[in-house]
Amino acid sequence: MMLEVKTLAQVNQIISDHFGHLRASGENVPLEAALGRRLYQDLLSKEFVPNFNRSTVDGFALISADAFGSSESIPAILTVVGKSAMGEHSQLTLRRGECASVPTGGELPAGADAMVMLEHAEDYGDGTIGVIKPVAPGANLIFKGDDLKPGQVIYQQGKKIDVADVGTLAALGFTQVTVYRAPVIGLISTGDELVKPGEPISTGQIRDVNEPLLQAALEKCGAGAHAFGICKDDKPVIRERMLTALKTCDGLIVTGGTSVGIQDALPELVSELGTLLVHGVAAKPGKPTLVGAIDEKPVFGLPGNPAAAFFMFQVLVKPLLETMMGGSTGEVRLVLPIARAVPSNHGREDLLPVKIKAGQAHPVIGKSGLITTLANTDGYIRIPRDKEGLQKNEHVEVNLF
Ligand SMILES: Nc1nc2c(c(=O)[nH]1)N[C@H]1C(S)=C(S)[C@@H](COP(=O)(O)OP(=O)(O)OC[C@H]3O[C@@H](n4cnc5c(N)ncnc54)[C@H](O)[C@@H]3O)O[C@H]1N2
Ligand code: MOO
Repeated sequence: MMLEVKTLAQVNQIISDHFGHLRASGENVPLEAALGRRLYQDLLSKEFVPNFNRSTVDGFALISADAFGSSESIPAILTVVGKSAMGEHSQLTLRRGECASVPTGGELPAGADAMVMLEHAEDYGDGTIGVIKPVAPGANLIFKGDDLKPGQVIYQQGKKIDVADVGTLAALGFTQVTVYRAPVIGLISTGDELVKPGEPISTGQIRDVNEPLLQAALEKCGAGAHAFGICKDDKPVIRERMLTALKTCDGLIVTGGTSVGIQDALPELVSELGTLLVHGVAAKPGKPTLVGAIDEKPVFGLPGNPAAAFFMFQVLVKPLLETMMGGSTGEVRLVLPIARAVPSNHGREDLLPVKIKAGQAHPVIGKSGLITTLANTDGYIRIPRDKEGLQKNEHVEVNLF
């Protein structure tokens, strides 16, 4: 069987055409568990913020018209009729010629429309003060609802909750929020040579890297992982395991067995159980990757090589998961000069891990089977298939892992 190779852009399009409509359902989570989750719906303010007219300075509340034209030589004399205490609702109502002492954060009494700072008032010690500088209406205060009014959109649907947002939501009285449920992706590692990490290993065997690697990658992008363990290269066994996983999971990633060798049962299995949409991508690493649909759920067959599986996860699986969770790809890109020339002229898009050091992207070149290639890297660059490599100091976009 020959691979019918498609470009990464074509594969992304096929994935989007088939699965782009899938959305996870919503669930309520306590604010403490909301970090990194995406909002299921627009979040609206329930109240006025602030919920009272609040002073931003220590000083006196007054009616600004009373201090019009005041100066050091002709202060405006006002009678102090009371004070506002922090955290208490002011019962005062000012009339012309009156003022009240208000601390920073205290409530402005009714009737007042501005604050004059302590520095611009002289206390005569007889219950009156002299204002030595005029104030504009609204000076030194935040009006009720200046920040937010009830019904106003605070965050839009799909917004990813970051650290500062948790603070904002706490300030607004939210103790729980509705977020997209994390789609759960099943993981199956196939290969007769695989051993669970922690178990004794003989010559010819290798530890299963892909399960923990992809589990971490799924968690990092906010999705859930359900590991179904290692499967021998045995078609009926893999078939059973896939069907079991698809009963409870929203999608499936199977690694290994994607190539065209006698052991590589996955393409046939996907065709039998559903539809094989893609088998072969013009990317290095990642060539034998496959994408299929079983019961309308996305199924990815990623190459056994951990680095290839990881890169294909980044460029194909992650964008779909982001869409399912109501967002767009949150990939953070940095534009940096490349530290040395990189050859690339094999007709496949190159995905190259890089280490960022001293403002430069240092390419880390290794065979796709070597997981240590990825150790200590910060992200990856993409070299288009029609580009003949990169010249030293050429600017590249680094996608952070
Ligand atoms: N005749 C051809 N042979 C190969 C082609 C091809 O186009 N024609 N493509 C090569 C490329 S590129 C890759 S990538 C591999 C992918 O093969 P499979 O997806 O079938 O993967 P395996 O053969 O099962 O494994 C490849 C390699 O990775 C190791 N591996 C597998 N699973 C794991 C795991 N869970 N943890 C750690 N390492 C794993 C496995 O031992 C092999 O060394 O096919 C080429 N061949
Ligand atoms: O493309 Mo394979 O994925 O070279 O390792």
